[in-house]
Amino acid sequence: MLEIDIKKGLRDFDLEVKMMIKEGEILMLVGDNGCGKTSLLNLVAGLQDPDEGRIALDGRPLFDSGLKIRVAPEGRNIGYVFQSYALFPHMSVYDNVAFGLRTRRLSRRAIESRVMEHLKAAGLWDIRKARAVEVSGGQRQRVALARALIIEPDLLLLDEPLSALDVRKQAAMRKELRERIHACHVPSIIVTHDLRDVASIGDRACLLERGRIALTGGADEVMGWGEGLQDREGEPV
Ligand SMILES: Nc1ncnc2c1ncn2[C@@H]1O[C@H](COP(=O)(O)OP(=O)(O)OP(=O)(O)O)[C@@H](O)[C@H]1O
Repeated sequence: MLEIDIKKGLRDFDLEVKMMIKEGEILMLVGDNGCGKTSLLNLVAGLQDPDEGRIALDGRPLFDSGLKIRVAPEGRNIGYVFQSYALFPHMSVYDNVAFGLRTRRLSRRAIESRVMEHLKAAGLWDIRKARAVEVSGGQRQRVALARALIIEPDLLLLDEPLSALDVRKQAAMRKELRERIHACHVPSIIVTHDLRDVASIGDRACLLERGRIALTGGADEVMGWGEGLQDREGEPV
């Protein structure tokens, strides 16, 4: 269970969020450009700190301003798929996926066997020697997901994981993404701008507006949220 109860001053408004995400639950986070979605993921990951509040995973505080606890990002065991994936472009697919394990105390053999298992599960084995910069958008997305999953994370954060894919690939990946994330059985937050992602991947959804949760409900209820889901340019989030 992930518990978030934090406040963070951003440039134009305060991010003030209180939410809980159960083990195995996929929460879809939607909202206008600049409403604070990526900032929230970064706070949970420990890449930024809240001004005050508490973030706890399975009862263990990752951040607690009252108790002055702050677990460093490396100590949080979080799988994070960054917006645009942030792969190491000149490293091979294999080395990108292995990266998260190399900082852990595992034998070379254990690393090799775990990387092989994840590359095969993600359909990346045949392109393991290609550099990340040389592979397609869909393959990059799989590399990013494999890199996040290989550490056996306690929590998953995915920032617009399908946005770099063309529409046909997105449709194919939604089901796979949901299945692979559910198999981890950890709390997950997925940021998206696409309502089709919400209904087909998520269990629950939250609409963030200028740093606050404006609506929350089942992923299948989002289409009924109507007006709240139009951004200032009139594009659906
Ligand atoms: N470290 C920071 N300190 C202060 N303000 C910040 C910081 N990081 C981001 N912001 C501001 O917070 C606001 C929210 O940005 P954020 O990237 O979290 O939004 P977003 O909802 O992810 O947007 P998008 O959908 O465009 O990716 C922006 O106005 C941004 O300028």
